[in-house]
Amino acid sequence: MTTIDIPGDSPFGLANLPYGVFSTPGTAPRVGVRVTDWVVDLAQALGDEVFAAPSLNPFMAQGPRRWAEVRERVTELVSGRIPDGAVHPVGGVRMHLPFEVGDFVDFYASEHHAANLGRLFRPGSSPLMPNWRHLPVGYHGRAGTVVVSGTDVRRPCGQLKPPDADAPVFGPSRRLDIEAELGFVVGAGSAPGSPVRCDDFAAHVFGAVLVNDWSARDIQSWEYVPLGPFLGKSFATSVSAWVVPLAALEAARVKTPPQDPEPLPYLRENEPWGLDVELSVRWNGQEVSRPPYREMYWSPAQMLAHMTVNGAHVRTGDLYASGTISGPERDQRGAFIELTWNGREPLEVNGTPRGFLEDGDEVVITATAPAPGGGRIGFGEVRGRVLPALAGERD
Ligand SMILES: O=C(O)/C=C/C(=O)CC(=O)CC(=O)O
Ligand SMILES: [Ca+2]
Ligand SMILES: [Mg+2]
Repeated sequence: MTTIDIPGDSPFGLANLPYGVFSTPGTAPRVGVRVTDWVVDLAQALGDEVFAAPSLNPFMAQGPRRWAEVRERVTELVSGRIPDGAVHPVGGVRMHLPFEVGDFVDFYASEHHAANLGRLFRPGSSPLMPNWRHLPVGYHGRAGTVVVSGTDVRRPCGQLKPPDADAPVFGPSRRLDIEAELGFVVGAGSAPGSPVRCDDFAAHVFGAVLVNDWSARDIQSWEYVPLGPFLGKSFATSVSAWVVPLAALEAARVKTPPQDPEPLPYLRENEPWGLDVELSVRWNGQEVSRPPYREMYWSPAQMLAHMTVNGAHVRTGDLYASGTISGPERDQRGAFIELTWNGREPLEVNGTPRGFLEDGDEVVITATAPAPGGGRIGFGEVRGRVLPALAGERD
């Protein structure tokens, strides 16, 4: 039997207990919970087959009562004596995509980001579209290209049209960017045809992950009219390996900034679901931004209500992301296109002026949130390195 020493100020202490899918050399992926710098094998420690699955989906499908029950059992388990062999150092395991991604939706819920992108993509027109304060704007992304933190991302190729050129050319993106976001993972699905109310958010959403929605701005700016993002964003979306349960975010709940005009009734929430999560973006090791989630105009409960208001149901494993998180300050912007104003105002990264991502660059996004009774919980990280475009496609 083993005991884990859990300091009160650990970002992975009893207030957090995030779930992930891990394997050790020669064994199959299974569900674990992270406690300080250890991973506890839940299939082995709790003797429950649902945790022997290579994804969180079977457990998430069991619903909120069961999530609460397991959280209590896990709290008892990791506070006491744990069977040897069920405890692995976090540095000695391989992490896998924690859930099988159903549908993937990406929102656009930061007013500061939406206004900045409006200025950059549509100079001369109003920064926000007329619908923006009335509904959480979003689009359906590509679930199959969601990858776990640590997966390399290949520079995409596609049609690029410089603003002054008459016709597009084909080649590797020269404006490869990141988007720092939070993602919400649906655990319990909803019934076809019946919208989810804002106040039922916690009955459906299991937890949150960090998201890097890699974006090729030159592909995007040429292709997006009028149907929205397509190949400029579908090549890869990275998520963190640990899913922070919604129950661990209780102390992070805040009201969203004031919403004016007042949203339609189906978008009104009685319980606040804004979240005081602080992100950090590192580019080749240097922190370049600290995006504040509490500045997001629309809450994740409003996003879920909007996404289902037409009767479209959600299913276990569906992922919806907040959209890029940008605050009002320059060093709070969650994408390089904003931080460098489309490359025109380069950032000093380790002494070199940089606009967009170069081959070999690595981006790491981390985040913390307040824990009940003080201290902070951690989200772990979402990390990715840029690989060069495929040789045959290079110009
Ligand atoms: O304003 C546009 O045309 C495009 C905006 C984006 O690229 C943002 C997007 O994908 C959603 C988000 O992450 O906020
Ligand atoms: Ca995005
Ligand atoms: Mg993407």
